[in-house]
Amino acid sequence: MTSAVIITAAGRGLRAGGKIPKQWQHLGGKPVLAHTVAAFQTLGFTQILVTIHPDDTPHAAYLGPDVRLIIGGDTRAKSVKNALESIDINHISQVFIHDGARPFVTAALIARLQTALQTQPAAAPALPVTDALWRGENGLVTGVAERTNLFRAQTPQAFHLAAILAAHRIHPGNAADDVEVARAAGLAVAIVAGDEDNIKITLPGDMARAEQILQHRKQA
Ligand SMILES: Nc1ccn([C@@H]2O[C@H](COP(=O)(O)OP(=O)(O)OP(=O)(O)O)[C@@H](O)[C@H]2O)c(=O)n1
Ligand SMILES: C[C@](O)(CO)[C@H](O)COP(=O)(O)O
Repeated sequence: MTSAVIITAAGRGLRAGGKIPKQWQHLGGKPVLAHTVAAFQTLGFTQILVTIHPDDTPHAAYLGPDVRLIIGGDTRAKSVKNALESIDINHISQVFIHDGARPFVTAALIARLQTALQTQPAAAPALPVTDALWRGENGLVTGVAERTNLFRAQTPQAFHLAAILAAHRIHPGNAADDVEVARAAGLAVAIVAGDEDNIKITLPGDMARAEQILQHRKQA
């Protein structure tokens, strides 16, 4: 079975801030996105598509010649759809869709997803919510929320290519992720165990956390 990976990197990283979007900021001497791409190359992926913003093409040299650059859209869902439409469905049967801003994907996580895809059309990693959940307003706790059956979603999210392509083609618009698109089309999505280190750089402090994870991995 041949797999492709779509790495989404066309966002502007507004919450993380900085002079350039977070995926191009340096982590351990090279851009975050270069780590993400290298991780999939190390795992044996040869069909790698990266969605980028038109303003970011000068940065793309960091990614090397073996990735296909796809111009993204103004939402994550549009970026993913642009990439899906460019995959040759006659040669690829599975697709992994991953945030460029998550540089620490592991072989074990990919293996869990591949196992789940043997019996389901879609699979995605998540971590159960273990902390108590509160509602709050104006700095005060105003209530509690039930944590049972709640999960923190991660990527890569993995799909049978024909199924997720069809789901994107009929989806009305914005979606937080591809699991939302898949479920809107009626696809069953298996949950596999996520990884605490598989963080998404989202807020300014996340880059420091990523540097710590990188150092820890180098020492392991
Ligand atoms: N139009 C978009 C928006 C997002 N992404 C990518 O999807 C991933 C997850 O999105 P998020 O963390 O929300 O990134 P941004 O949209 O860049 O962040 P922000 O909302 O803070 O601006 C990122 O790697 C981002 O580059 C994309 O390819 N195309
Ligand atoms: C795709 C995603 O990373 C799954 O956790 C997430 O939905 C990205 O968007 P967010 O706006 O940071 O939730």
